[in-house]
Amino acid sequence: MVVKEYVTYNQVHKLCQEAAPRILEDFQPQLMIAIGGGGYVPARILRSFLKQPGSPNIPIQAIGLSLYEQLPSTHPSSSSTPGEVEQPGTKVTRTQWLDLTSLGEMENLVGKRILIVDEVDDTRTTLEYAVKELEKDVEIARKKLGYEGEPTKFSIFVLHNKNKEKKGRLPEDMLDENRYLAARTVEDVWICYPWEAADIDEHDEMARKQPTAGNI
Ligand SMILES: O=P(O)(O)OC[C@H]1O[C@H](OP(=O)(O)OP(=O)(O)O)[C@H](O)[C@@H]1O
Repeated sequence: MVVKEYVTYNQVHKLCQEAAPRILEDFQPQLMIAIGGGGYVPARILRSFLKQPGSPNIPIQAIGLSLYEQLPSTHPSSSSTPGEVEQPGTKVTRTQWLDLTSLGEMENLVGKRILIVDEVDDTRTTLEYAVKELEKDVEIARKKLGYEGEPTKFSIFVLHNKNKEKKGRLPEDMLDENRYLAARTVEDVWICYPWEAADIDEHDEMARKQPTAGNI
């Protein structure tokens, strides 16, 4: 049986708050790239905690990557119901990407410290894809611009990292330089995030009742 852990909005907020000082100190991000949909809410919360007096907000760019797509059902009894555990997909689909044709937009990435934000690092397939593809595109932009200054540095923030064998790999230098931060490392449980809830009161109630009380 799959163990479900319910996480509340309050908890997501606190995980971002708790991680912010370390992100500021270690990564000093100039830009965030949120991996949608799960990375959007954490990125927005984090932005407020990363805001420094006298400096503007850190911009958030969005990319959409999807791994756990539910195939359209052919059988009525197997149709998707809210809260149903989805089956992991095997391939990453881009649903949204940076505008590579806009040199201005790409110029904003070249030579910057960029924080990639997602809610969960499960098999790591999505993060591997995101880092590889972003590095590739930034390198193309760097060449186009003839930029030879500071290298672009990607770091990662996730709310939860699942302690399991990973299918995806992150660059060695990223791990060596500790440019990866998970607010929590958890067992291989199914995490129910509040934005997926059909009934948020019921969701919060489930979180309250579980032994971890939404504190994973
Ligand atoms: O580590 P992995 O095994 O790659 O899984 C993690 C990814 O899976 C989920 O995305 P999903 O495809 O469900 O899309 P969503 O964020 O829009 O729900 C989640 O938001 C991560 O991006």
